[in-house]
Amino acid sequence: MCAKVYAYSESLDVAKAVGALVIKSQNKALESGSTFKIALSGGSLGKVLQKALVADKDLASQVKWDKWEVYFSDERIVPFASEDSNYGLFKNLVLDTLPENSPKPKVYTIDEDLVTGKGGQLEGADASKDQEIAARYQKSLPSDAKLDLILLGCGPDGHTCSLFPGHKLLQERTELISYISDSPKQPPRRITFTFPVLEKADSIAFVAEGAGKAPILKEIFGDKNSQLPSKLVNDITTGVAVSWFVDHSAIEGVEGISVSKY
Ligand SMILES: O=C(O)[C@H](O)[C@@H](O)[C@H](O)[C@H](O)COP(=O)(O)O
Repeated sequence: MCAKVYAYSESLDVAKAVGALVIKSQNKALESGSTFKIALSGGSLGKVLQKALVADKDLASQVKWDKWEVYFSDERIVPFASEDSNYGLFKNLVLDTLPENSPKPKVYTIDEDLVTGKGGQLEGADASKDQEIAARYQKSLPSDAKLDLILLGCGPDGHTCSLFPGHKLLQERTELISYISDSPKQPPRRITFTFPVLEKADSIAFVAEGAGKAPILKEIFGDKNSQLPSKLVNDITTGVAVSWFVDHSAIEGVEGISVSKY
């Protein structure tokens, strides 16, 4: 299946389109089930979600937060108060900005007690602990590991989740959640969805903005032999609907795409 690309000149319009996708996906999930299972990433996605699901009153009024189950497609092994925490980002930018009387989603985080030691201090690298953090997070996934929607970013190196170019985790087929101790991007200790989870999702959407993304998007969309993690997500053949929400500067000079509006 070919990835769809939705492009806009303004960042606000990118956010609104992502919001519209989220609502559509939520409503589809709630037609056949009682919950909407969504996975989030870190990076600039937090601000996009804030603009779409909190600040935009029309979209915000359609969010059924009490039906949401929120997961993280990757998480850094840091305390929640750290600026590197993807949960912390979502909490600060979205959860804490919801009106007081708003229902709240159920959010599945890593076990912070395993991250920090006495006094809440971050403990040193400990692979057995990181494995335990990943294993516990895996247990919190839905029993069929099927997410309705996974929202992803794409790093300037083409990484997505905490799946980095050339890393052995790209080949992981047994674990649904793996730990990584040698992330080339700081911080080094993380957990991440693996391809088996991505392949089961109903829908995956990337959000990529800014001229800094153009070189890597040229490779992802222009080089059919590219093995970049984000390109491998585009190539998933299990029937997942993959889409990209971008601004015009991110796709400047990118060939081989047909652009539309969501
Ligand atoms: O841990 C990470 O590296 C981030 O969570 C990562 O997956 C992010 O989504 C991309 O790096 C894109 O980040 P931006 O959207 O900020 O460019």
